[in-house]
Amino acid sequence: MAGGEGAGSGVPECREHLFKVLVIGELGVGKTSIIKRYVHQLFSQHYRATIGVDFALKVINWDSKTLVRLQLWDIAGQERFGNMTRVYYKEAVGAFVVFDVTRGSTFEAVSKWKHDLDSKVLLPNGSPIPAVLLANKCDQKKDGSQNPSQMDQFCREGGFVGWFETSAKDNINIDEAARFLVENILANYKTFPNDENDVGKPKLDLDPLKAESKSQCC
Ligand SMILES: Nc1nc2c(ncn2[C@@H]2O[C@H](COP(=O)(O)OP(=O)(O)OP(=O)(O)O)[C@@H](O)[C@H]2O)c(=O)[nH]1
Ligand SMILES: [Mg+2]
Repeated sequence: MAGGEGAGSGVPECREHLFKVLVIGELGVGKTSIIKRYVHQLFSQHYRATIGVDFALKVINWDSKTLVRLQLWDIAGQERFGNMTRVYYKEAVGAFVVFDVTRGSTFEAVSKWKHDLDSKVLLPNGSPIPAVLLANKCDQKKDGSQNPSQMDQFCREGGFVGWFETSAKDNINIDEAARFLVENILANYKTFPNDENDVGKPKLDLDPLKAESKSQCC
């Protein structure tokens, strides 16, 4: 599967990854809107709460030899107290934890979501899956942006690999945040290059997604 020329064929080998990524956070913070913006370049002011879980797939031509399929799991905010998160989180290799910059209570809940995540899913080596914090609806923030040093410290202490101010409405930083998360996931992938611990091959059997990781990319 490694890059380079295929044995004797003269055809460059491509690498294809399927990564399951969770999008979690309180009700109404903009999880569905972020995914819709990222995958479909759409935004709607209308709020319709997600029930249970929803799915979306984003295909990224990472580089000339690498195709990344991001399977985005949009977990309803109301699931925080539900028992289903254990099932939903299974075999995820990365996460976005989202809060709404205009509602302080959603930031306060971030740590609970992160603890819930870390208690239910881990990488093959037992460390937490990379999680990126998203301060969403930054287009609405009236009294300036997040304090960067405070946010950096919060991320260090809370075990986040990084944070971004985002707006699904104005399409701010969503591609950048996704790219950053994928970089972190790929870094873990390099740590587990053998098949047994290959985080790039989640053993998913999802209907209706039925996403597969086949080697026929680019
Ligand atoms: N101004 C602004 N509004 C946003 C943004 N993102 C989402 N919204 C609005 O916030 C509301 C909730 O957005 P959703 O994406 O449905 O929130 P959610 O996190 O999926 O909510 P649940 O499914 O209930 O957990 C909707 O009215 C969106 O239009 C943003 O970046 N800026
Ligand atoms: Mg939703």
